[in-house]
Amino acid sequence: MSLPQPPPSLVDLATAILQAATTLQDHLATHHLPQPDLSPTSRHDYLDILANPTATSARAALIETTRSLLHLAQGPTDLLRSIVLSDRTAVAVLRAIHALKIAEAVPLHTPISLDALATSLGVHPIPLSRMLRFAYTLRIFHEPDNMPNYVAHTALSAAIPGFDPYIWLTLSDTTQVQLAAYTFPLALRRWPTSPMALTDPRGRDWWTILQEDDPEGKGMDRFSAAMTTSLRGLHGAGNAYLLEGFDWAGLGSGTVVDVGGGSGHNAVAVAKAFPRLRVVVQDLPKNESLAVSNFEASGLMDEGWKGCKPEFQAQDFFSPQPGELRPKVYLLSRILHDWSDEDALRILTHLIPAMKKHGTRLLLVERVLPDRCGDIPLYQETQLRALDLLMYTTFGGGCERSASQWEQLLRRADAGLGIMEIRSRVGSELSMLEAGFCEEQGAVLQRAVAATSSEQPKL
Ligand SMILES: C[S@@+](CC[C@H](N)C(=O)[O-])C[C@H]1O[C@@H](n2cnc3c(N)ncnc32)[C@H](O)[C@@H]1O
Repeated sequence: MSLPQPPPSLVDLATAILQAATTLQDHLATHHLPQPDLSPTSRHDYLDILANPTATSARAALIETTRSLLHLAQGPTDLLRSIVLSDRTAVAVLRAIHALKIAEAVPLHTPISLDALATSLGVHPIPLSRMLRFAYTLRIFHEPDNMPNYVAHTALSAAIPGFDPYIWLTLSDTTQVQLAAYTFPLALRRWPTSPMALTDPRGRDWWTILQEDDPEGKGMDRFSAAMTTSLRGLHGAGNAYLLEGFDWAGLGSGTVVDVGGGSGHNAVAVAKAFPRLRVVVQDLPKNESLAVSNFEASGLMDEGWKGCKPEFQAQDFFSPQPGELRPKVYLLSRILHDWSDEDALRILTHLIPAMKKHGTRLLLVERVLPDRCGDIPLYQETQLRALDLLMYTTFGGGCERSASQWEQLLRRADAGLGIMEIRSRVGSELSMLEAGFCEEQGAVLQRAVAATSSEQPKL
């Protein structure tokens, strides 16, 4: 019988940190990849190690163990103080830096005086200086040596403009995401699925608020840009995770319907890589111009393009699907997580007739929550759970789901519908869930799901 292990000590954790840091640093050196530093031209991400499981795991261990060490070194009281004081202030200051476009106003390579910066922004220099002094403690900008009252970029501040659309989505007034998060206590008492009405006196859903409240009427375009930014941060430019995660070539010249395809970035990637496929983006009419301009910008509408041209079809996914499409695949990328189980079932209901008739596969690009605590590093789970709560507070009751919850949702949509495979790339937050009406393969996956799940499903 094995004895319970004592919890890791400070030195155990520091030793593990050293090991993980050495593995990661050696990998970067061996592959002639840049080492991280705090300068504005330093790496902004680790996308260049995604393909290497050893380096990716070492980085995950480094982050996880460092968090554990910090936890022990700070102790509960200091940690709570950080959360309510400095972490909260950090969000407020980042929001102000974003709203005032401070990162764009500071030259990338040359320090700027505080006075010149304040003048260019049209703000008062003294509170600006106080706010930046707080930001410096987070390594967002810094005061260069021997240059008092000058501001210069760091790696973190230099990364802000590239991340702008996602900061807008999560922190701006228009989107109400921040506001919604503060409704938790009341929401938990009153709303099992959707507290959105708490923040909006007119009871509008988030998509309506997004479009109606944007001062320039470009909420949807901004949202689509935020989606692209968040994906790029996870996977880099291009949609390799999507192209490699499914046998698109096996569909021959069939039709792929990208349900809620938004700006069409997934459709463009698939159509370019597999020119024989007919790719149809379905979304609300307000997305048409954005999707079509992306089709045009990608060159797929040019005379010289010999493959199929992608198409846009205005289609509400809560309405029956047009019968003439006869799709081989319904692609739903980051759609169902926006919706409660009941709404997700309504969406699925409209796909099932064609799936039964034409053997259409359902391809979900979604996050898969761990069924058990500890299945993935806690820092990764923190991100996923934050998104899950964002779905609850913002998207009218949406939620991230675990593998067993996905399986149950599909079974509720139709007893014969099941997940056939879940493919995840190392280091990726998103998985590809392939589903269909194939009993035999469905049974295979049910076993796989059962093997990783001990949690009671919520349905
Ligand atoms: C989270 S985005 C995902 C976009 C895209 N599939 C992706 O992965 O980037 C959700 C999409 O659902 C669309 N949508 C929302 N309600 C819809 C409805 N009732 N019918 C069709 N599309 C809808 C939105 O316009 C948006 O493009």
